[in-house]
Amino acid sequence: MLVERKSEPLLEFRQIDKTFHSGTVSELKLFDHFDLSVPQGRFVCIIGSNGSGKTTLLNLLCGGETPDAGNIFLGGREITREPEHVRSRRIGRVFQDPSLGTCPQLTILENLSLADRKGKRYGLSRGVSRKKIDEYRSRLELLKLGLEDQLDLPVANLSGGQRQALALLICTMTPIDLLILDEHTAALDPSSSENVMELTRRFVREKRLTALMVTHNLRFALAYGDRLVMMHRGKAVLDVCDGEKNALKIHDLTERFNEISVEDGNDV
Ligand SMILES: Nc1ncnc2c1ncn2[C@@H]1O[C@H](COP(=O)(O)OP(=O)(O)OP(=O)(O)O)[C@@H](O)[C@H]1O
Repeated sequence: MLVERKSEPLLEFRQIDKTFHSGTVSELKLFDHFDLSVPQGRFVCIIGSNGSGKTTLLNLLCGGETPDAGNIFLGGREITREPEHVRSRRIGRVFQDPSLGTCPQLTILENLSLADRKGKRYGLSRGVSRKKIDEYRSRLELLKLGLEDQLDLPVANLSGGQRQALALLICTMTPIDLLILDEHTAALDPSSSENVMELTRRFVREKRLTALMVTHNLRFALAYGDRLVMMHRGKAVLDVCDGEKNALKIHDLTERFNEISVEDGNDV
């Protein structure tokens, strides 16, 4: 197990068990006493073959799935059985599908205003003040996509890349403890992917966020973040950070994938 520098983790999976289709012929024991600890401020990239448990890990964290045993802590507080909508106040998630994370029928302004009110009580006055509009414009300017001049445009009219950039902005608008990037560039073309990844890096750095990014893009996994975890069959089979991560090449990762595949009895 990797020894981290700081002692107090922001996020901790402790002894997690998760079995699907329990007691049937298709029973799958995915996590068996799984541990993962992430200190504050880390940007962790998670890679792994299909079915290795990456999405389930995120779902356990966000509340879409509940572990059979074990505990999940965020910022020192146990969240294992906390409802999804409560966790969403502290956890921002950008999904693979650009149509999730924003409301397509609403305008850019309405989406921003809704996000701004996350976790707050709605008052009688729902109008957006001039001051707020100016604030949203300057936030949108950060994206460098010209969206600051299109506040009244329905989000459905934006490209996938523009929507992912907006989703990223929306996720990080209110204070969060953790940012989850769930293959958030997978549906984008190469140039939009690069833009969204650069934005991601900037937001994580400037807001000093702790982030978990699941990706199948090995180049992004090496170029971004300061820790890399490779999953296989519900286990972290590689867990490196800082210098050790920086020294890795794509070839090292593909070789590790091949070794795993051979261990599993599959020819590559
Ligand atoms: N709700 C569920 N019910 C039954 N089985 C599930 C459920 N969710 C996930 N699984 C199974 O758990 C295993 C891990 O799935 P998961 O989606 O976490 O993998 P992944 O690493 O995210 O894969 P991919 O890279 O394809 O997205 C798979 O075999 C999947 O079929």
